Amino acid sequence: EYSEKLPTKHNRLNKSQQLSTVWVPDEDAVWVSAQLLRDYNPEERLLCLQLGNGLELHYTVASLSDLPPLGNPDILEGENDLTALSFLHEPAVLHNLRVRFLDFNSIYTYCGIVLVAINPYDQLPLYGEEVIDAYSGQDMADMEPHIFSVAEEAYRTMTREEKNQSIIISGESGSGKTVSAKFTMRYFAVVGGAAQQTSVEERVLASNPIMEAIGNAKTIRNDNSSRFGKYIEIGFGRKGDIIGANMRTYLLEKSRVVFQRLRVATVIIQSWVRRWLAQTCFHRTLWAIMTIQRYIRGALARRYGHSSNQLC
Ligand SMILES: Nc1ncnc2c1ncn2[C@@H]1O[C@H](COP(=O)(O)OP(=O)(O)OP(=O)(O)O)[C@@H](O)[C@H]1O
Repeated sequence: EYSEKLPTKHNRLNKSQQLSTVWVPDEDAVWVSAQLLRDYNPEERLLCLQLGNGLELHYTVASLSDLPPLGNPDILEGENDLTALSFLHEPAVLHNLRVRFLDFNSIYTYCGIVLVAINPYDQLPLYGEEVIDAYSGQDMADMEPHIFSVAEEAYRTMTREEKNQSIIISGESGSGKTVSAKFTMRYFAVVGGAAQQTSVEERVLASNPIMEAIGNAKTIRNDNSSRFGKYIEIGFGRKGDIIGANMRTYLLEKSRVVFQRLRVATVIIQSWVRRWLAQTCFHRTLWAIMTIQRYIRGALARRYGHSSNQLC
């Protein structure tokens, strides 16, 4: 539906009439492209547009902020780096990612040094050893966007400058963060390893299923959703081989905790018991002994008919 609404290469206007394209909000498609039928005149404040389906749209522009975002030239369609676009705004970003995903079968796009990834929910032939070999030693700018190019950049900078590097993977639940982190670790294991993976590298990769068995759960958004954020530190030796790794948990968001109330209640009770035992143990014991004494006295008095004081 959306494709039909997109203007087919200036089919409605002849070459001499070609003007800029703009993006207008649409209830179904979020944004649709439209062509300016004539230049916008700030004095008239009237915008005349033609949508891809031939419909003409004329509306009065109340203020400059009402003007729709401008479309990018066709030549920039499907650019592999969003920063190369002439106009960078929401519709431009969404359109470019869409074109790359549908027309170029590419799930990755750069935005400067940031890599934008779209979850394909499909097994793509993008992560084999031959792809790792192709990215190994290459400059990020010379290669098509890929999670391996980010990993390679970090690896090369670390080995060249001998400085720690960080890769931050963020996104909404189910967007593919855990999978991206695993591909990154696999990349390091292959480029940093010898001909075959050493046991340390194997163990680092093998820790993933164990961590997921403990820390993941099924949610409505993701069958294998991480219940906490992970800070994974990978140690490299002088030769660039993996020598160890450790993982710290963080970001225990409220939304990711399943039994929050139960947990809070347990923690409160535990702290009460601990306080009771640690701080007031002596007084409580004394109080318990005196109470027991009082009961015994009462029982004896009832049995033998003496006052409790006499018995005492
Ligand atoms: N690059 C990819 N190729 C193929 N499938 C993918 C890819 N990335 C993600 N997926 C699929 O999407 C699912 C969800 O991905 P993942 O668990 O990495 O999401 P997440 O961002 O870590 O989510 P959460 O924040 O809930 O833990 C995966 O189980 C996998 O099936």
